[in-house]
Amino acid sequence: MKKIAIIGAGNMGGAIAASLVGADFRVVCTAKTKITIDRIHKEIPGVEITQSNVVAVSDADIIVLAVKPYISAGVIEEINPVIKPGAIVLSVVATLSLADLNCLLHSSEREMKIMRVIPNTAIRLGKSVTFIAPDSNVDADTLAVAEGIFNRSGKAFVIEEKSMGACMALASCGIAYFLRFIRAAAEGSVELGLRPTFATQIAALTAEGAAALLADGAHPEAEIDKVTTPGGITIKGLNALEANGFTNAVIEALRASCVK
Ligand SMILES: NC(=O)C1=CN([C@@H]2O[C@H](COP(=O)(O)OP(=O)(O)OC[C@H]3O[C@@H](n4cnc5c(N)ncnc54)[C@H](O)[C@@H]3O)[C@@H](O)[C@H]2O)C=CC1
Ligand SMILES: O=C(O)[C@@H]1CCC=N1
Repeated sequence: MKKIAIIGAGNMGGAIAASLVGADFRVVCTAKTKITIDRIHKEIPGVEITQSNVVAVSDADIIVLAVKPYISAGVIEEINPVIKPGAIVLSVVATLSLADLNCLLHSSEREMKIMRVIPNTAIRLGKSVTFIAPDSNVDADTLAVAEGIFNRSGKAFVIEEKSMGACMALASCGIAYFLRFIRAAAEGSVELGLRPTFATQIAALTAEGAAALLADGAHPEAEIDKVTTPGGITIKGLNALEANGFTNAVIEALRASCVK
């Protein structure tokens, strides 16, 4: 059975570990505090735990690096000597490029299969959109292993690294944008007299319905036309949104979040 070491079993790493319950892997998780370690052990059946990154990575076939960006270089330095030749390294760290990873891992000295993997927080519910950008030496079978892992917690897309900034803005940061829209819609509804919890629930269900209308590949504007009665009330709201810069604000948000 292949051993997968999850270094930093927090929000992302913990969700990845949970998605692997029942899969054909031996899963070993690390975290900084004993409290997190004990919680993982309690909440995720079958997962092994240790506070030692070195112990977790020794003999691991797959290493998932899921610590915060500002400690990632130090953690890589710590685990690098025990990464076995040929291991698959999946980095969830948003800020590290493949070039950074190759440099930090000294990959020229030992064969390694490195991929950047960027999920979003819906991974906790098995509804992540996850992007995988493989390094140039990653073969189809190895890529399929990564796809298999991340298709367990949502939908995985293989992309070129040059698209990662845009994809991460759209789907990882995008979770926050969509939630902010839902909150804004709820606030408007509260002003119109609805209760906050009811308004939030209805806004979320409406967002779900809108997304479902696009499932067959429909164009958003075609579905918008079906709602928008000539001389009716929807067009008044849409025009008010645009008068206040809605489309432009969303485009600017994506530009701001996109790491080049
Ligand atoms: N939050 C998001 O939407 C996304 C986050 N990411 C990336 O995921 C990574 C992890 O983020 P989160 O899961 O949100 O952070 P988190 O803080 O929830 O998890 C990090 C974990 O690392 C552990 N840790 C701290 N120091 C450690 C050490 N020296 N050795 C081993 N473990 C250690 C902590 O105990 C914690 O459990 C980050 O690099 C971030 O860039 C990527 C895509 C989206
Ligand atoms: O805000 C961030 O930097 C991370 C990366 C993508 C989502 N959260």
